[in-house]
Amino acid sequence: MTPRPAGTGTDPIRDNASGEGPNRAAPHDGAEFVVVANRLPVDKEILPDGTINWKRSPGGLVTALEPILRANTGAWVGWSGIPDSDDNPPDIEGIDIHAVPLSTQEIAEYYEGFSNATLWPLYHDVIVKPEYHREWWNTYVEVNRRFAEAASRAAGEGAVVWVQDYQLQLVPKMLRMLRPDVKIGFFLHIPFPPVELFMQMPWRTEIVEGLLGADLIGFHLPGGAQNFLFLARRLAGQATSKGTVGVRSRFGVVQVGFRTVRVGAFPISIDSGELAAKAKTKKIRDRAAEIRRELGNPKTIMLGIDRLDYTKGIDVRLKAISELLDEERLDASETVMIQLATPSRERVESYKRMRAGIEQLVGNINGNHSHTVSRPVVQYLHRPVPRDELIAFFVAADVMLVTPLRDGMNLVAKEYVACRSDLGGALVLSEFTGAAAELRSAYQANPYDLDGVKDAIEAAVNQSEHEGRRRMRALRRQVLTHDVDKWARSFLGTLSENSETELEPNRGVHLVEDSLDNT
Ligand SMILES: O=P(O)(O)OC[C@H]1O[C@H](O[C@H]2O[C@H](CO)[C@@H](O)[C@H](O)[C@H]2O)[C@H](O)[C@@H](O)[C@@H]1O
Ligand SMILES: Cc1cn([C@@H]2O[C@H](COP(=O)(O)OP(=O)(O)O)[C@@H](O)[C@H]2O)c(=O)[nH]c1=O
Repeated sequence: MTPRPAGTGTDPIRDNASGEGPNRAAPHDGAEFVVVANRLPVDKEILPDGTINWKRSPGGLVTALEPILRANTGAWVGWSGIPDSDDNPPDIEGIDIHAVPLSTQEIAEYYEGFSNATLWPLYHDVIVKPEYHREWWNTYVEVNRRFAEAASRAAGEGAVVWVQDYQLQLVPKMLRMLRPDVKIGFFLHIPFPPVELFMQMPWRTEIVEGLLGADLIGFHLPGGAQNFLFLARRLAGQATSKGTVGVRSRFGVVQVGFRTVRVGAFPISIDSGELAAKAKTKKIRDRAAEIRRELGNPKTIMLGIDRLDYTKGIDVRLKAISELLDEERLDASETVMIQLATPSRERVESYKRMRAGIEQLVGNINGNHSHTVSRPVVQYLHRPVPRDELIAFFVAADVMLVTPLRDGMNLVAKEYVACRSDLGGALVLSEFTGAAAELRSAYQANPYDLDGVKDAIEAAVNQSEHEGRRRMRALRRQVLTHDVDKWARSFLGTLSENSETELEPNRGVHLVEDSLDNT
């Protein structure tokens, strides 16, 4: 592997992303397939004797990509999650690990600041007000540059590089400037906002141009892809296709100089087969039965599993339950609600405020409705829960509550369905999750309409066995046939195909430029 020099003397943010790029160097050794993500797929663990152990993290992305990484001399570029650390985590079998260290200040400005207090709320319908600070933006640019340089060093000649998510939107263009020989994919895991909201962003053109450095830009839903196409036309002045984008089909096209960038919808999923098999094991089923006993054998167990994030609508479901109990449409003596909430982004102000609000709601419900101190109506845990324990909760729950105000996909909804091979249980699902587009047989509700959410919960609690089995069968058909492997293959398959315009200029795709009547 021949590391490239850090800078090129040009500004990859301001220069055009045409890919004719500055200097083309000698052939590169290195990986054939590189994943670039904010986080590395390993977690640091300090053992009781003080020694350090790096564990492979259990996330869906690494599970989906591991076989492809192994088969292709793979590398993963990311941050270890630890501030000011020059730790170099060991390679995972078959995958080269390239750590990008972040200082405490960079974490505050790039991760907590620009990624999670600017982009995250802006892309999630401004549920809280995004903060725009020039110093956060400058650090975001600087950290994206370091990720691009690390990816450039990791990638072999002609490699495929797949950049993940909103923390790294400038990397495609920066990497193209450094390495015009590589094929670049980008996938956004969160919603891409409506044009009217995106236009708030002071650095909106830089972000659109950053993304246009990729050969293929993927979103969960066609709507996100269409929002992006409009902005590519309006902000970057590029000619784009104007027809509707399909799911894994009918890709949009942006013409960037001589390059063709494709834009598509690729809804992510989970390793459904593996999860379904695990949920059927005796160990998990015994634990699920034990959970019900520990809760005093209530008639109805309701469950919420989320990162503690204001987008997840944990307050929505708690308010709905509180009113249903007040109105005696739910009986506190036979209902238990379990809310598992993993700590997340705890130093960001909006997360601190939201946590206080939720804990107050839990306290109010328990104060007003619990009959005994040993049996609170809401059981709330603020800590990460081990994977096997989560699966047992899915198997035990009669009603799963997924009520985000906005969510890119929501894998928890799909995991619940995958775990219910008994065809038991019911899923209450917000219309504003990516998952709602696929899980049509859930009890769907608008999270801003509290009465609608209450009706959906009541219907799910009281569904007949026949109705429950009918709905769960339909949900499972979707989740089991559209797994994370299909997601990765459809994205990477599209990336590796020649684009339509390369095969035959603009084959059937009418490109339009921005004009005053563009709506
Ligand atoms: O890394 P963190 O700041 O701790 O946050 C965890 C991840 O949260 C986000 O997840 C999103 O991706 C999921 C899979 O595509 C999707 O189902 C969900 O709707 C999204 O919110 C984030 O996008 C990741 O980058 C974070 O690592
Ligand atoms: C609470 C909790 C969750 N998990 C796992 O994390 C992911 C969450 O994915 P989702 O798309 O629903 O949302 P975000 O990415 O957080 O925005 C899912 O696979 C959960 O099973 C976990 O492993 N442990 C936990 O405590």
